[in-house]
Amino acid sequence: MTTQELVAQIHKKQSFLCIGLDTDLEKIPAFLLEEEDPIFAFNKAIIDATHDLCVSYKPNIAFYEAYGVQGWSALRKTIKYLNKEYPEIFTIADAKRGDIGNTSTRYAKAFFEDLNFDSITIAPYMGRDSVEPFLQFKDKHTILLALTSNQGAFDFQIKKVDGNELYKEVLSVSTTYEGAENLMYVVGATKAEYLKEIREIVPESFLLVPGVGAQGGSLEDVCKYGMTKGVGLLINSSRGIIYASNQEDFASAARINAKKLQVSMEKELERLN
Ligand SMILES: O=c1ccn([C@@H]2O[C@H](COP(=O)(O)O)[C@@H](O)[C@H]2O)c(=O)[nH]1
Repeated sequence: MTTQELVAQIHKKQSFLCIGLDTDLEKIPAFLLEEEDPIFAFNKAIIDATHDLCVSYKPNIAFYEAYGVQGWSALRKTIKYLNKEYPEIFTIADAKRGDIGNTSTRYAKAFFEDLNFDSITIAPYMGRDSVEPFLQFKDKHTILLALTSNQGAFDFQIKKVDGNELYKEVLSVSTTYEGAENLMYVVGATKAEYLKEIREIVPESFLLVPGVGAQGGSLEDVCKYGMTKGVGLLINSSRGIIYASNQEDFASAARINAKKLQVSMEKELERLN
């Protein structure tokens, strides 16, 4: 999917919501455990109930790998279902990969070609040759961890290197990578106050912003400092939506929470007019 197609979907749906599919067998409704594939059954119900309120889904790969072959099979079914039934949806593999070049190429093939995700999250720590293999795929997007939502972000990411915070180095150096037009960045909603400076380095880039909902980040603050004329934001909520209820009404409860975020996003988008 091209960035232009993503932006068109955002305006059409009046939403820049990304729903995280962090599907945990210990949290989904107990009655679903009787299904042949409970993970896929849960994902399908959530997707069918919310697809018109969001522009993106983000399965976090850890939640699938944790269940071995069965988990990977559920992931494959989920992405195939999204691509077939809702091809307008921007899909994100939250995999946080990155390795020496030839290994990164294999990761890129796994997620972009075999699974056909539109994008993948990548850790920048190993540098240029670990990221550039992902950037060579046409209309696929590489979402580099810049300033993450967790407390541990303060261990390294804001430390100064050559007088500049490490996350700023990640942002500015990565813009020189071959294929940099395919880059997006992760910035945590809990770090909204950093967005003004981030926008000085990457004024137009799309940011994937997790941390609204369960982690307490503010949608309004993120929009105030991070929104661009081209929107430039995908705001993720996982637990706050998918675990709104663990009863029979889990999908409609998820819809209610997704709708609340979509309505707030519609208001934010009005400011662009
Ligand atoms: O900085 C980051 C990067 C990734 N994540 C991931 O996003 C979701 C957030 O889930 P919530 O339930 O909405 O808190 C989850 O998959 C994280 O691994 C992040 O939170 N922060």
